[in-house]
Amino acid sequence: MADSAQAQKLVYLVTGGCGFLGEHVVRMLLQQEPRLRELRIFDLHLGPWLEELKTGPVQVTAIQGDVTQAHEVAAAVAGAHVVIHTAGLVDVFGRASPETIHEVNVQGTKNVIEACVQTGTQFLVYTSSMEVVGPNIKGHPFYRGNEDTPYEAVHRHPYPSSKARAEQLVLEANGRKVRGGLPLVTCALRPTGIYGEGHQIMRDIYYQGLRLGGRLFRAIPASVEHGRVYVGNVAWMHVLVARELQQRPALMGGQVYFCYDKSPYKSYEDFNMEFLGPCGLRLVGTRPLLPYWLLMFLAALNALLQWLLRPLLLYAPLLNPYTLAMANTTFTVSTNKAQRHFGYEPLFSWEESRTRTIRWMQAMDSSAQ
Ligand SMILES: NC(=O)C1=CN([C@@H]2O[C@H](COP(=O)(O)OP(=O)(O)OC[C@H]3O[C@@H](n4cnc5c(N)ncnc54)[C@H](O)[C@@H]3O)[C@@H](O)[C@H]2O)C=CC1
Ligand SMILES: C[C@@H](CO)CCC[C@@H](C)[C@H]1CC[C@H]2[C@@H]3[C@H](O)CC4=CC(=O)CC[C@]4(C)[C@H]3CC[C@]12C
Repeated sequence: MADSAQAQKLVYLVTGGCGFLGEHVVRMLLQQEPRLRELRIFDLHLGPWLEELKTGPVQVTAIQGDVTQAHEVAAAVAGAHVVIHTAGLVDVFGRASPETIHEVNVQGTKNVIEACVQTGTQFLVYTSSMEVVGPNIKGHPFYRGNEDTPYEAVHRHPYPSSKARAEQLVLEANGRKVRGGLPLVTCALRPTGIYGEGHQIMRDIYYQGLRLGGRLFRAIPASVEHGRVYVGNVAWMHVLVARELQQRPALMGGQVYFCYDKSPYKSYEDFNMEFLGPCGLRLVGTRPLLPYWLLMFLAALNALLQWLLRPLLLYAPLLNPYTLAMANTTFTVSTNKAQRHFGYEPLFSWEESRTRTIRWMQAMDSSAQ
């Protein structure tokens, strides 16, 4: 008893802990981090599910706050040993303005870094994105690349630009002296497209398919590979990297790691069908039903409509020139850097990741009926 009380001494803070990924990180920490004494969950919107966590042995502290407010971030960070910064505005559909995306993703990250420095928190893990690398605006393929693969990373869209700038700030902060004189140790994880329980876009595509009579129409050639990674494995990587950063600061500080697992390389649509198929949806066509120029035209039309309708309503469909380019450009990762640096192995096999995601979708389906 005395041993376990002694071992439970660390305070972790997860920003964005009520988001899709954040919730999995929170639950994974509670399951897999025995040294945890207190877990702080900081989010703009707190979920009701947090209540059930408060009855366990770890003190769970829910903090409603905004990363763009430096004083709120500093108050939440004070006394934490480790910060996992997943909060972010994930918007490639034009819902938020570029200024708001920058404010949350870049200024919010600056506030987290400064809070660590001012309050003496030594370890910071940042959830970056594959998008800091690409696909770039020229549509160059990134085929099974790793962290060292040369690639012309050029961004124009506010989301990848903001993630790239925030990642750069986090990596540059590695080695800064925090209050008390110790060096800040930082690193960044770059998930590819995350899937799994709670994935809003998968939910949207599923309901779109239901509205179309159980069918989806192929728009992207099956040969275009899009990197995907299971949310449970991304969460596990966060837990492991946070733990090992404390043991191997010289090796891991200032490093970036792609998030990967054994999910198969497929096109965005074919991959989704791994889950949508067992839920009764069908992907029509072995080739795209519309020529690419027509899809481009429709995507541009959506962008125009969004702009025209903005004073009246928010029109933000899945298809726009940016999302079309994303889905239509090969971007896949093949690396073992996380395994070499901190012993990462996926916690969930592909079969288990698939089963869990299907089970979640089927439960969603029956609760909708
Ligand atoms: N979903 C994906 O496929 C990928 C996501 N990522 C990154 O992972 C992180 C988490 O993304 P998701 O879980 O998918 O998104 P999400 O939207 O489900 O979660 C983000 C969380 O951040 C919170 N948040 C937003 N603005 C905030 C603010 N001003 N102050 C405090 N909290 C705020 C939201 O309330 C939400 O709970 C993000 O940083 C994102 O850029 C990276 C690669 C892929
Ligand atoms: C053209 C449509 C025909 O079916 C399909 C449109 C799909 C898009 C909505 C998605 C294709 C690729 C996705 C992005 C990708 O997985 C990488 C991402 C990383 C992030 O950090 C955030 C999410 C996202 C931008 C993801 C968003 C949805 C797509 C653009």
